Amino acid sequence: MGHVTATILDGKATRDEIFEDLKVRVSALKDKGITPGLGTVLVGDDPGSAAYVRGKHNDCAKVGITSIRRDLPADITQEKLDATIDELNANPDCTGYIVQLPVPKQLDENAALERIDPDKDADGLHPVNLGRLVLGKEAPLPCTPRGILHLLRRYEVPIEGAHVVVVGRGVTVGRPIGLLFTRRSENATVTLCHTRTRDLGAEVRRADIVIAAAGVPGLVTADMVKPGAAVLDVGVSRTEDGLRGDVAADVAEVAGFLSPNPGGVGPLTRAFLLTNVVERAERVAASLG
Ligand SMILES: Nc1nc2c(c(=O)[nH]1)N[C@@H](CN(C=O)c1ccc(C(=O)N[C@@H](CCC(=O)O)C(=O)O)cc1)CN2
Repeated sequence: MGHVTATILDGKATRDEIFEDLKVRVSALKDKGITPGLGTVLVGDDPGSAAYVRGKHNDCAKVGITSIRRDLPADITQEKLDATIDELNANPDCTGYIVQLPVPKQLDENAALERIDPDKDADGLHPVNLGRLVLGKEAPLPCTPRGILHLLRRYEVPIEGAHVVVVGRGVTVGRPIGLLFTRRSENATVTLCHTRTRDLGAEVRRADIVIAAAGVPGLVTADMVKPGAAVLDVGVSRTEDGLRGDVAADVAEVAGFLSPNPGGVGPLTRAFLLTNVVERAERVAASLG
């Protein structure tokens, strides 16, 4: 690789700062008799999903949040998945929970997300919460988009008036991130691109901030990046050569800021999942007076 110009956006260091804050807040909740609990529903044995869920529970142990795991076989029926969701909706120890995505093909992912009690939706992906976000009302924010914004602010990357190009239209990143960037508190302008965008290079070249979340290894190359732009590599693909992000290595020679992958946005996805759980526990504590 040639000369690296980019400032590296360090997701692990930023995550550690968030964890320090969460430890204090969880301790204060426990003093009030409330222990936050994170639930996860994992269907099947995909090694990537299993690793993410394991990581989430390791994080819980670090900050003092109770772990509630529901691991289900890959061939489960929708009825069985629904029953697990209903159980977590009713479980008083579970402050918030997630259904790890993707779920096996025989299951209806959207139906599962819709069945989650919106108050316990730790991912911020329930249609009610996404709708609240559209309306500018208070809602748990989707974890990866929240992590992206936090990382940009932490490194003082200008967002106000920036042109943001998002590559990828998935439910966890591409679709919701535009809602956050275009809020009146951010005032960015967003272009949402995807695998059928006619001239991806031309779109990305106009960006001050690039969010690469298509899950296509090396999709964003140096020739597509405006010198000095911030490039956040969010896509993950498991290839024969190991984990690959969406951003080619030579982008570091052109970009002004670069979030690596691994070690960039991923750790913040996990940190904001716990933050969403702690915030719900704090709302419950406040309602109890
Ligand atoms: N219900 C959800 N499912 C999925 C989400 C989500 O936000 N909610 N996002 C992704 C997976 N994901 C969280 O679940 C996730 C992805 C990556 C990381 C992470 O920390 N990555 C590390 C590298 C880890 C590794 O070596 O494998 C990094 O980037 O440094 C955390 C969470 C899809 N599903």
